[in-house]
Amino acid sequence: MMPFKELVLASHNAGKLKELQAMLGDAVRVRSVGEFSDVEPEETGLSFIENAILKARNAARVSGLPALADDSGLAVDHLGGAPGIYSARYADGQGDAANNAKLLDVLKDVPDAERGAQFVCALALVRHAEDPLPIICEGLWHGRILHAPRGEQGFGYDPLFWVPERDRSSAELTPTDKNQLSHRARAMALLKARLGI
Ligand SMILES: O=c1nc[nH]c2c1ncn2[C@H]1C[C@H](O)[C@@H](COP(=O)(O)OP(=O)(O)OP(=O)(O)O)O1
Ligand SMILES: [Mg+2]
Repeated sequence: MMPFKELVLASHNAGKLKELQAMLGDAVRVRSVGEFSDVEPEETGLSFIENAILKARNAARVSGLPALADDSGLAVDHLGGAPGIYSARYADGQGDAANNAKLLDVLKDVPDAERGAQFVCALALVRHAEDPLPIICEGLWHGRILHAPRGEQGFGYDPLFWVPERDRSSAELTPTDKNQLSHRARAMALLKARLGI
């Protein structure tokens, strides 16, 4: 049973918000933290989990509502898991296009066999800002980094992420398909099971 009627999504990323909303469906009334504050908390954690908790607590504090945060990123095998928790800041805050250009450049001489990568998602749900027992769910999505961008859907690193089970890039998947396969979808399935929704 859903323990509350309303939930704030602790993300300022439009792409993520859309996906999370679609996955939650009408199980709960969803607000976005942007309705309450434009200030993004600094992501000072050393793990996806710590950053997700920190963002969830911040959103619960500014909204007075239970909050769900997503901290996610791309971990590239050849780079020892980088950019990882620093994925959004990979090109020093210049945005998705610059992040993607930097990744392609760093991997330009790396052969296909060594281009394995996974998207990682940690979801954190807190009932209130000081919740001593956040619910944490994780999801991974294995793929490979392309040599050039493909596709227009999605956001972030999607155009560079090859999805072997579909023979397409993540940015070539329909939103419905991505929302059934992705790291975020896997974490959300666990969260829904945990909440009984
Ligand atoms: O499905 C995805 N498809 C493509 N790229 C993705 C995906 N999921 C995460 N990513 C990338 C985007 C960003 O470079 C980083 C997340 O960084 P992250 O700090 O969690 O999110 P964010 O700063 O964009 O928004 P916010 O912190 O307000 O939720 O990983
Ligand atoms: Mg962020």
